[in-house]
Order: sequence, then structure tokens, then C-alpha cells
Amino acid sequence: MKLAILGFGVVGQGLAEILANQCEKTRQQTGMAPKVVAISDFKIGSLYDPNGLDLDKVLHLAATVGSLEDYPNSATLVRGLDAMTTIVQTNADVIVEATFTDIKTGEPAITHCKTAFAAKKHVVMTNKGPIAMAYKQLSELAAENGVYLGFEGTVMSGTPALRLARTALIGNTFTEVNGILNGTTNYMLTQMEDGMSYHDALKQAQEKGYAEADPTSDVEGYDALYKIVILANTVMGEALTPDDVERVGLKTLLAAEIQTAKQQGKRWKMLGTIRRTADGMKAAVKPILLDSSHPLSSIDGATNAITYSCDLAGDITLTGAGAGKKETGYALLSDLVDCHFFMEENRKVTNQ
Ligand SMILES: NC(=O)C1=CN([C@@H]2O[C@H](COP(=O)(O)OP(=O)(O)OC[C@H]3O[C@@H](n4cnc5c(N)ncnc54)[C@H](OP(=O)(O)O)[C@@H]3O)[C@@H](O)[C@H]2O)C=CC1
Ligand SMILES: N[C@@H](CC=O)C(=O)O
Repeated sequence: MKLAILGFGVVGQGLAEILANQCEKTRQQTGMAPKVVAISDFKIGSLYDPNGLDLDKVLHLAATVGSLEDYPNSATLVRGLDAMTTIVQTNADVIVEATFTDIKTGEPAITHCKTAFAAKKHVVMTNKGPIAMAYKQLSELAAENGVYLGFEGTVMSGTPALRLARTALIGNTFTEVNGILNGTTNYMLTQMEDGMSYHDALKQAQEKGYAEADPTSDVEGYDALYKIVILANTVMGEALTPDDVERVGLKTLLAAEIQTAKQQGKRWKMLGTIRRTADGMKAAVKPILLDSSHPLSSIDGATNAITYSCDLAGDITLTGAGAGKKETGYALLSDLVDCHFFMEENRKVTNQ
């Protein structure tokens, strides 16, 4: 399995660290042996070696100088390829899409996916744009081209919110889904309850790698809105679009309201909701005041939680990290394992 990583920020480096240091167990359990052949990043630079890159050297340069310029030259090393050229011209068979989530168009990541599929390459991604804006089209294109499309990390990072619903809970109809789906705002709300200012709480969330490159996406609720759209499309089988979701940002809440609620044993949470109603699907992302008895009221910090209301299995709540370097890197690893099994299955069928 030869990987090209597009976007080498928090998440791309998170995956690379796991592959460099903690992948042996996965190899023993699954037989998967991934090799990173290319990295393409606006900020840190781009490298391609068809024989594989030395991840220890790459990660050291990223951590110390923030640039790949000093990576040692070799006869096979190519520098400076942009994302599209990396997809088309390298020998990678799996594209890892970890670039910027554009909340208006989903581009250029949608084009990255389409280009990869046309070149018969698999895609795993944490970028929410393509799945929120174009899931149906992309999943059909992947199937037509016989390639894998993985997107577990787009909702709740390394906590398997999508895989749980799409595999373990199969056969249920989800009547309602409620979740705390944005780590940044939940972290901010938790800090603000203890008196921290909005700006300091946001700054900390950014420093910890939770926030989007443009944190407006987090605080105005667009990031959670995208996740609601992804859940509706991929888990509930409903073709919801971003325009169908009511959205209210965190800024509408005053710091005093947050602290007063806490003194009354209540908590404000940015809640994402999708409900099947007699009038169709109703979806929203907004701050809601929860009683302490509510199953989502105790969720602190960058932790996320989701409750699936299932017609057969009842209410099932899953809690775990909603953002973070290692956690989101792990989400990509879990998709790579799934992709490895998909590739193995294809190989068996081809050899029959
Ligand atoms: N951080 C997290 O916990 C989570 C993040 N995600 C998603 O994963 C993706 C990556 O997030 P994260 O690593 O935190 O973001 P970062 O901003 O840390 O890293 C993204 C990197 O990609 C580069 N980049 C952007 N566009 C391109 C492009 N077209 N070609 C090459 N490089 C590009 C950026 O460069 P520059 O800065 O110069 O633009 C930056 O270096 C995002 O889509 C995010 O929504 C999903 C779940 C959790
Ligand atoms: N910015 C997002 C990162 C994961 O999707 C968040 O804070 O949850």
C-alpha cells in the first residue's frame, strides 16, 4: 500500500507519527504494510520518492524547522509536486486527503477525490467538505471505478461514530441523532464555565490542534453542521444539504449566561440534532441549555458524544475524542485498514 498524503498539518503529521512509531501491531494483526511515497503541503513543502520517504526524517524536519527543504536529496527524489500532480503522477495507490475543509464549496478536495478515482486510486480522508457537499456523487464514482472511499475521521475524529452506525448498528432505523460534534466549541464552553474568556479559550483550542484552520468554522457552527449533513447522508440515508440545517453560532451566548447555567446545575452545549418527523427531516446545530440529567451534559473538553436513537436497539451513546493529532491520525489508520481489506478482496476476485 503506497500512500500520498495531501496536507501535512496536524492530521497528516498525526498519521505519519503513527505509521512511523506505532504501526507494527496493525501490520501483525492485518498484514497491512503502508509506505508513504509522497507528501504535498502548501506550507511545509512537497516530496515524492517512489521507493518511500523516511518518515523519521520528515517528522523531525516538520517539528524542528517546519519545512521539508532540508530532506536529503537522492536519485529518485522529486520535490515541489502540487496536490493534483501528486495524485496523477506518483505511484501512490491510496490518496490521504487531509487538506483544508472549505465550508462553502468543498473544493479543491472534491476535485482531488474525483481525480484520484479516475486514476483508479483509493481515497481516505478527514476533510469534511467532499462528504458533506458531494457524498452521493463521490461514493458512486468510487464504486464505478472499483476503488475505496474512507471518511471515518470526518465525524468525531478517531471515535468510530460512523463505523458504529454503518456496521454494528446495521438493520436499525435511526429516528433521531443528537451529538456534541465539535471539539473546539465544547472545549471552549468547558473553559468558559470556569471563567476563561472566549478569546483565551479559542486560543487554547487552536494551540491544542482542535480548531479548523479558520476557526470561524468551529465557533459559528459550520463544522458541526457539516458533520450533521455527513451523518444524515451516510448513516440515515437522507440527502440533506448544508442549506437544510438551521445553524446558530456560539458567539450568541454570553460568558455570564454560561457561568450562571453552571451555578444552576445546567450546561450550555453546542448540540447537533437530526430528527425524522411527519414533516420530513429536521436538522439543527445550536447552543442548547441541558439539564444535568441529560446524557450529553457531562461531556467535557474536546470530547464529543453522539446518541443514536435506534428503532430496534434503543438509544446508544458513544463518547470519545472529537479532535486531536493522534486521534484523527488514528481515524485515517482505521480507514487504511479497511481499504487494505478492500484491496485484498479485489485481488482475490481478480485472481479467481
Ligand atoms: N485537527 C483535527 O482534530 C481534525 C481535522 N479534521 C480535518 O482534517 C483536515 C486537516 O486538518 P488539520 O491537519 O488540523 O489542518 P492543518 O491546517 O493543521 O493542516 C492542513 C495542511 O494542509 C495544507 N493545505 C491546504 N490546502 C492544501 C492543498 N490544496 N494542497 C496541499 N496542501 C494544502 C495547509 O497549508 P496552509 O496552512 O498553508 O494552507 C496545511 O499545512 C481538515 O480538513 C480538517 O477539517 C478532521 C477531524 C479532526
Ligand atoms: N475543528 C474540529 C476538528 C474535528 O473535526 C473540532 O473542533 O471538532
